[in-house]
Amino acid sequence: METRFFDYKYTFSLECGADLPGFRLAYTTRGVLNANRSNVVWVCHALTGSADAGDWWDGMIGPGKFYDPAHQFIICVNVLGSCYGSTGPLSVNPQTGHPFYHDFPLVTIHDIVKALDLLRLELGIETIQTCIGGSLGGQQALEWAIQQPGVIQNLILIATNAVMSPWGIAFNEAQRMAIKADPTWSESREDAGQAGMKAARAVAMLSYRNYDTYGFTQALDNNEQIDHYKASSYQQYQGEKLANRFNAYTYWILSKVMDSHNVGRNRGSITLALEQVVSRTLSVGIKSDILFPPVEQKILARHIPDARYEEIDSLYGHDGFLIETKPLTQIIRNWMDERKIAIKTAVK
Ligand SMILES: CC(=O)SCCNC(=O)CCNC(=O)[C@H](O)C(C)(C)COP(=O)(O)OP(=O)(O)OC[C@H]1O[C@@H](n2cnc3c(N)ncnc32)[C@H](O)[C@@H]1OP(=O)(O)O
Ligand SMILES: N[C@@H](CCO)C(=O)O
Repeated sequence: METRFFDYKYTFSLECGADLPGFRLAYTTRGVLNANRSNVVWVCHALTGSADAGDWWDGMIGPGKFYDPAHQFIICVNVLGSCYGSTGPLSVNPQTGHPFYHDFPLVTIHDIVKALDLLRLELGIETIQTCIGGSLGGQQALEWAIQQPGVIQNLILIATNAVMSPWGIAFNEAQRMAIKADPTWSESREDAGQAGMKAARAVAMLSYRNYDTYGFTQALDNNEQIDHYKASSYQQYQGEKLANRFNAYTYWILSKVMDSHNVGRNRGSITLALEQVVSRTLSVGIKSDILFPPVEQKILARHIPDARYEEIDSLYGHDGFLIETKPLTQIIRNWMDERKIAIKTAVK
């Protein structure tokens, strides 16, 4: 695995009307690009993911896995606004010499994809054999297929949607309220709002999982218990775990990115936008997902021409897209077999 950087040195105009004076994207590649550059698998990460897809999706990517660097050129890019090497709120604003912090502009999925596409052009990749992503990653993959028709041959959208739902936006707002309630959030320092972000992550977990997940994994210790529940320490732990690798500014920005996702914006309607997709598309829902419920992936399959809908079950709700890699692999394999999609490989 190699980590590389793409530095775009020109003014980058954002949908919100603000400009970024250039940007950096961190990305990883695994495997070798074949001579005609036809073996590209582009993986788009979710809210708190990094460019190291082989790390957070090790059931899907790696030697002997469905996406195998021995055959494919697997690329994943840390999105604009994130904190794993790409330009984000902790980066220094070249115009002020200080970190952006609260002044980082509002970016959108549209902007993130525009940046991804600049990197694609820089790498001389004309077509992407497969673009795959779940949640915020699926939002990017879908937007890309609409923005650049013909670039993505096979599009795999998991636990994602065409427009962020009011329910999803409400969850994100509740999380931002937790950050805002942290008195340190108003300060200009790297760890501002960290306690608030821990609470935000605990709120988010309720949407990434569900009643059954907690019932199964965090059951009461005994009937005599009146405090110190496993479910409570789990919530605390998940907040701490995120705080050790993330910051509140990035959390804020990326939750806003998710809120503003709407492929119908400036395209007439959501249906018209989906009808423009020419990639062969597989849309996968997770039965127990309460944040991006299957109805949203069914809409994708209904309006994207010749798309296929498949469903998996999971104890883990929305997070199932990161965890249920075996059934996911099987669904993708079956779809590819059925559609006679050959896996392009690197020439040895
Ligand atoms: C550099 C980087 O890290 S890059 C970014 C990597 N992360 C991503 O890309 C985001 C995507 N990944 C995720 O969101 C998550 O990792 C998932 C969804 C894949 C898995 O979530 P997890 O938190 O690992 O799983 P789960 O909900 O089962 O929780 C297990 C953890 O909770 C702990 N735990 C479980 N029950 C309790 C409890 N009652 N009290 C306290 N801790 C508990 C476990 O010990 C375990 O700890 P560990 O993660 O330190 O091993
Ligand atoms: N667990 C995922 C959920 C968002 O889809 C993440 O942290 O990115």
